[in-house]
Amino acid sequence: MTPNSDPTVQPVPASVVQQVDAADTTLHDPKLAVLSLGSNLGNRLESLQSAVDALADTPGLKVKAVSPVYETEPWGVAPDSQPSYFNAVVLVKTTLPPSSLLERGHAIEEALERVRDERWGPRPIDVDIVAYQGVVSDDPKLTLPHPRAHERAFVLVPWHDIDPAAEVPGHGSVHDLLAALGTEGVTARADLELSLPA
Ligand SMILES: Nc1ncnc2c1ncn2[C@@H]1O[C@H](COP(=O)(O)OP(=O)(O)OP(=O)(O)O)[C@@H](O)[C@H]1O
Ligand SMILES: Nc1nc2c(c(=O)[nH]1)N=C(CO)CN2
Repeated sequence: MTPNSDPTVQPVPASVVQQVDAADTTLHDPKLAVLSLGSNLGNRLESLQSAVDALADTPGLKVKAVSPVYETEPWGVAPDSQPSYFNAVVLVKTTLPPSSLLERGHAIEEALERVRDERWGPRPIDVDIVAYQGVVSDDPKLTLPHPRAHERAFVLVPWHDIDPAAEVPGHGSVHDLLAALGTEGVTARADLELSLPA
């Protein structure tokens, strides 16, 4: 059949072709994202592992590396007002756009019964998007890189372990940020380990 010989077949508008092509590129061009996991309620190690497993179960996402586990003093709240956290950082390759990755993070938090009430309050699991490739955005719904990641040793220490050459877009290398910030309040829990699902 010659092109357009069937009168019921309408040409696809150029704008639609462009959108489909753009989506297709995303599918073939996974992006590197960095996620921070934190827990200071309940079984903290189990919660972190459940979050890693749920991420690994996400279509369009592959977990590339999981950091060691750190026990960390609660940041941003009065000393001794909350239990200590377990923190870890996960590197993923994903075809999900940033907004879908955030939604997935929220779904994981909800599945692990996180109640959102107090700012920086205790939680069984917190999933933050630390960075998404080199994307910079000041959208309050999803600020990239995470607006406080560069000042949080509990993020930078485990991130540096799994990607020593990492950069926080707009803030410099994780290595230099850590050298300036120090690692006080961040203690390796070498007795604990998160497994990277096969
Ligand atoms: N990079 C990001 N990662 C996760 N959430 C973000 C990010 N940027 C903006 N947000 C928004 O922040 C809102 C509050 O997030 P959340 O409850 O995890 O904050 P928090 O963990 O208490 O504090 P913090 O953001 O300082 O870690 C989310 O609903 C989300 O829309
Ligand atoms: N040590 C530590 N402190 C925090 C953490 C966290 O994951 N670890 N998360 C917070 C809100 O995201 C606030 N304070």
